[in-house]
Formats: sequence, C-alpha cells, structure tokens
Amino acid sequence: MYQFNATIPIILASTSPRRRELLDQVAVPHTCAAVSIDESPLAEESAIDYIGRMVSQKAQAALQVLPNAMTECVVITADTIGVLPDGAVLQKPNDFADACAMWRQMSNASHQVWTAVQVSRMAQRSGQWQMDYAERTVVRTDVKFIALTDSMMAHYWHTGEPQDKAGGYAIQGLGAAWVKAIDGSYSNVVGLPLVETLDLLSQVMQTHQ
Ligand SMILES: Cc1cn([C@H]2C[C@H](O)[C@@H](COP(=O)(O)OP(=O)(O)OP(=O)(O)O)O2)c(=O)[nH]c1=O
Repeated sequence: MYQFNATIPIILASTSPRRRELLDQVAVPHTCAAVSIDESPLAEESAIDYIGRMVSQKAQAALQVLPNAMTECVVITADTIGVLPDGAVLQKPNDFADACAMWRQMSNASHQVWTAVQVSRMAQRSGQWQMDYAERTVVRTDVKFIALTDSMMAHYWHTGEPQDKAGGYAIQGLGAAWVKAIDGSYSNVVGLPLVETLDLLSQVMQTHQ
C-alpha cells in the first residue's frame, strides 16, 4: 500500500463518478473539481496525441478552479477512449446511429481501451495557481466483444448506459454482457488505471518534498 503525504491535498479534476469511486476503492483521500474542455479531436490527430492533449488541457483547466484556501496540491486528470485496430478513436456516442456504427466495428472483434492519466503538482504564488511538475502515462487494455445483433444494440441504447461512455459501453455495468475477454488492467477500462495512477501519485508526491 502507498502512503500519501497528508499535508498535500489530492484533487481529482473530473466529473466522472467512476473515477471517484475507483480512487475511493483504494483509499486515496481526495476531493473533486469539475473541469470542462472542448474534447473535439484536431484534423489528422493520432490517438496518442489526442489523449495526451486531453489530460494536459484538463490539468490546465484545473488551474482556474483550484480553491484559494490552499497553497499547493496534486491534481489528477484522466481521459479514456476506445481505439480500433486501424487506429480510429471511439469517443462517447453522439446518438444511436453513432453508437451502432461503433458497435458494428467492435462486434465479434477486439478493440483497445486507452486511458491517459496525468498527475500534476500545483502551487499557488501571488494568488495565481501554477503547474510545477507533471508526470503522465497511457495504459492500454485489449477488450474482445461477442457478436452483437441489431436488437441487442437497440435494447442497450435504451438503458441509457452507453451515452456518456467512451466506445458506448460500461464494462462495470450492463455492458459486461458484451465482454468476452479482457487482457490488461480492468480499472483502466472503467476510466482510471489504479496501479499506474498510484505509481504516478507516489512519484509526484516524492518530488519537490
Ligand atoms: C469503456 C468504458 C468507458 N467508461 C467511461 C469512463 C469515462 O468516464 C468515460 C470516457 O469519457 P472521458 O472524457 O474520459 O471522461 P468523462 O467525460 O466521463 O469525465 P472527465 O472528462 O470530467 O474526467 O467513459 C466506463 O465507465 N466504462 C467503460 O467500460
């Protein structure tokens, strides 16, 4: 088990209840701050460039919402995407047709789920929050789906679960019925790879002590 320096607050800059629950599961004390950024990919942007840019921009956005009452803290940001064998990125589906287009490519096949995590050391000087130091990683998990039928897709969409999930499914929810196998980190698929996040927290907390 890691032991964290309790004098430095940990802030999860995320609106995802899954990420909060995962940190709670391994007893990392933290508070949450909501950040909002434009998650549209740039033209010709690769999956790795996109996901790195997302966690970096979420950390920059967090600088604007950190509380004045503290002088230093550690901020966790994360972003999860699905990636098809041809490199195509699967985000949250826009609508049912978009979800079906993704699911047809995932049916009876394997895709990957990538989560990027950035842990940033922030300090407030002269009333301004600044990033002093950051470490980042990207974790990949292989996920194999069963063959999906049109009626399975229609039924799942109407449960409301796929709408806010990358790739349009939740392995921790009803979507588990579609997952034949995974190879790699389970928590990474849910939205925060715990082993790697604990490792980054440990590194960033030890630096600059
Ligand atoms: C593949 C998969 C994704 N997801 C979720 C994790 C993420 O919350 C979401 C991907 O969207 P993200 O943009 O990574 O995260 P978010 O918008 O939910 O939260 P924030 O940006 O504020 O941190 O998909 C699951 O919950 N289960 C799964 O099996």
